[in-house]
Amino acid sequence: MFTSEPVVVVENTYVYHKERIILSDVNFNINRGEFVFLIGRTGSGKSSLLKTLYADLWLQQGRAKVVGFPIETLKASERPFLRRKIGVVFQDFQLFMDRNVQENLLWVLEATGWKDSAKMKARIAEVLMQVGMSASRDKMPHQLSGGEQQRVVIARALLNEPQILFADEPTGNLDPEVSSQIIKLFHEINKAGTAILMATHDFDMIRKFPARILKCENGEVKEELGSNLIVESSI
Ligand SMILES: Nc1ncnc2c1ncn2[C@@H]1O[C@H](COP(=O)(O)OP(=O)(O)OP(=O)(O)O)[C@@H](O)[C@H]1O
Repeated sequence: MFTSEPVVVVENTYVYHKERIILSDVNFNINRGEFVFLIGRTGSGKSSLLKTLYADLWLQQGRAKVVGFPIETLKASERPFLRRKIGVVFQDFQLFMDRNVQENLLWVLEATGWKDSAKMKARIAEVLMQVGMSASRDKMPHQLSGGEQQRVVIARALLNEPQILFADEPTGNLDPEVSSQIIKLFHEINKAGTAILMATHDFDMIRKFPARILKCENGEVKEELGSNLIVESSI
């Protein structure tokens, strides 16, 4: 069924670590197919906000709806259903180092309820093709460069056709040229219809691939105008 409901709705949300408030009264929506950068100084709360949205940090106050799931009332037992509709990509690649690429991806499919082995292999082939890694299906992670490992992680995040990808500094460990290729890949994924919320410090990337920007600053999240960025490179 077609619906124009945003993929993320955040209303009067407070982001906490235990009793400590990290971000106050956060309000924003992300529409289907939108690309949004999340910027802010180290410690400003970017990761904490993302974690709250993918239900890794408890949403104690306020409301957030992510791909239709109300996060403030989501039970631990319901988390897997949310996680099947979203993808998460971190800075450190977090692949199983003792399994090859296909086995890494199979693990996710099995954990998310896929049963048919032929369908699983076909889906893995599709996502590896999408990220340009078809030839590496049988390689071990240590045989891949950092950029290639990150492509596999992105492929893994795409397996269940998420409506949104949450990416936390996905180019943080990569050199500038490889970072550019990875951001390009995120843009291709976005053009194919997946919304993206990406925390980054990488202002070169933001200049090269302009998009909407949310900024964490002084315990708040605000919309940022791209033209203000030039003076912000010290972040
Ligand atoms: N597990 C935790 N327990 C308690 N406090 C935490 C925890 N993780 C982060 N914090 C605190 O929350 C605040 C926000 O941290 P967060 O990691 O969200 O910021 P960030 O903007 O993502 O920073 P960076 O750019 O360095 O990744 C910081 O003051 C940090 O010390």
